[in-house]
Amino acid sequence: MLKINKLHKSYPIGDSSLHVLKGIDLSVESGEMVAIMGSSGSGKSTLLNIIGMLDEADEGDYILDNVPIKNLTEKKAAIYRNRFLGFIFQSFNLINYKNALDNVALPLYYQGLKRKERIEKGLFHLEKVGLKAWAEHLPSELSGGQKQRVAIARALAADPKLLLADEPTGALDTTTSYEIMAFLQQLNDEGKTILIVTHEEDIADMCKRIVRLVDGVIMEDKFVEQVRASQYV
Ligand SMILES: Nc1ncnc2c1ncn2[C@@H]1O[C@H](COP(=O)(O)OP(=O)(O)OP(=O)(O)O)[C@@H](O)[C@H]1O
Repeated sequence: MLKINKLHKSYPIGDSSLHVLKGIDLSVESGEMVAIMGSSGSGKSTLLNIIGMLDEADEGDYILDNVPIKNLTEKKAAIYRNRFLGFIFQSFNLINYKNALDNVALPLYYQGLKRKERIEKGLFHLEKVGLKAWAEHLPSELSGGQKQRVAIARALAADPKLLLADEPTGALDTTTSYEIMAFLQQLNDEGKTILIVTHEEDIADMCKRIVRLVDGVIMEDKFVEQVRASQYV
């Protein structure tokens, strides 16, 4: 699914620079569910943003679905990102003035689907996250867990091969976090490849593999026995 080789990333800070990723090697196979852990500032989001083609590495190779990313033009990269990747964020990133259905259907607009198809697909994915009855509600009328479910439905709408989640449970209480993790595990059981950045050990234990970053270097990369979130909800 993806292969990263000797990846480096620095940010300019005044006259000097901050070396954030220091030679990352990482391979992820189709069907995996991987937690990326590490303390604040260790480079987790930077790595996820590069994997998500939202940012570029300074050095190293990144191959996604057999395509070397650094050779893509900006236009091709955008098309590839929309077709291949789904994103879930800690703060949901829903559009506040659009209802749940329109939020979910929006990525389909950029894929060129007609309104009827967008609505059908949007409702299908809202049903998948258990929120079809909430289609016409605005984000402000939904709980945190419901907002994250809408965000997951939106991420799934374009049928991405890889789902990238940056602290998806960071803004949720424990029970709601486990509900969201149970849902992500179900998606993974159905074959979706998922990468989750998290601070929380209990959330990482619900993945199949844990990659631990320390100061921009992978210090640990292990497969674990996956704790099923459904037993807590
Ligand atoms: N655009 C940027 N410009 C300058 N420095 C940045 C930028 N983005 C991140 N950094 C710095 O790079 C380092 C790594 O940031 P990153 O967000 O990847 O860490 P993280 O492990 O995800 O942390 P957290 O858990 O707090 O989100 C931090 O010191 C951060 O301040």
